[in-house]
Amino acid sequence: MPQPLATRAPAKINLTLHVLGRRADGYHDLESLVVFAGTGDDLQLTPGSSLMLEVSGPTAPLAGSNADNLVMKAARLLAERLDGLKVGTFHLTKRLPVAAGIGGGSSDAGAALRLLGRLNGLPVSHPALREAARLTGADVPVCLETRARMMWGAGEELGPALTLPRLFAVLVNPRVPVETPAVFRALGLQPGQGLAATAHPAPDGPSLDVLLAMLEQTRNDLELPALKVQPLIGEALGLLRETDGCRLARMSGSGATVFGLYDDCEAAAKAAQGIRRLRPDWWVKATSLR
Ligand SMILES: C[C@@](CO)(OP(=O)(O)O)[C@H](O)COP(=O)(O)OP(=O)(O)OC[C@H]1O[C@@H](n2ccc(N)nc2=O)[C@H](O)[C@@H]1O
Ligand SMILES: Nc1ncnc2c1ncn2[C@@H]1O[C@H](COP(=O)(O)OP(=O)(O)O)[C@@H](O)[C@H]1O
Repeated sequence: MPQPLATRAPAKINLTLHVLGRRADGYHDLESLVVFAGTGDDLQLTPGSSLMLEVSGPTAPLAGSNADNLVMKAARLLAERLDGLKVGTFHLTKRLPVAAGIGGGSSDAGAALRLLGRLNGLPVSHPALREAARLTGADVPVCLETRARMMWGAGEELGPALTLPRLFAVLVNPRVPVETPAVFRALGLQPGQGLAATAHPAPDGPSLDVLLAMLEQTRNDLELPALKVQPLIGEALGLLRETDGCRLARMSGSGATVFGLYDDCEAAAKAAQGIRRLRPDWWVKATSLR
């Protein structure tokens, strides 16, 4: 029996998300500082003659059919580009909330491409991996390598990997799915129309205080439209802001997951405990980001 290859598919967090404009193709040009969490899904690949997927874990029932899973989409797109690609059976352990603004499906797809790359001796910089990532979804290229970086366009332009201080965070999701297209629709931009976005510098090697000061000058432009689509996001942000030591509370991606940032892991753990007590049915995770 061949040994499985394994990798983590961490949650993606948009520390900033500026919408620069709506393009003629319906997508929106973004500017976003993306980081990755300690918490995530897990993906294994057991080499074999055909491409298959098994999904288990607490949020598996929410992730849709196996045929439509982004793991399979990414793998099929790669196989179409490389004759004789070695494949196998993926096993996805799904823990992240689905349709949650933390790119669970995109991170799973990025993980699938990493594992296929490893099995076939291809680096993540290989053009076929990059192309398969881009065609799988806007957030997949940034999830190919789970390093902090700036992302532009609809996710196809990436900056170099950034060194950031380890951030102690609490992620809160009210366990209500929020569909990304609905939030972009609620933003209501016409083709060619943009928002007055202040381009922000790529922070490389800042202290926590410098990074937080920079984050305070930035926004998530999808927060207001997402609040219209799902008002529980406002409640989640309010709960985070009331916790002791919360330095910044903001939504990630198109929501509904919101994050709070703290000085240390004790403050984050205590905040998570308090929110869990108030909302026992919500998904609440103390984690680190980098
Ligand atoms: C908003 C972001 C920010 O990181 O995160 P999530 O909320 O999904 O986590 C991403 O851009 C989401 O990326 P992803 O979820 O891969 O999007 P896709 O499946 O490619 O696109 C879904 C739909 O969202 C809209 N869309 C997506 C990305 C973008 N830059 N502009 C858009 O207008 C389009 O209506 C598109 O049809
Ligand atoms: N591996 C996967 N995990 C989660 N959702 C998936 C996956 N593959 C496909 N999907 C579909 O993708 C949609 C977006 O899910 P997800 O990636 O969790 O969103 P978000 O980027 O907003 O967190 C869901 O509606 C789901 O049906």
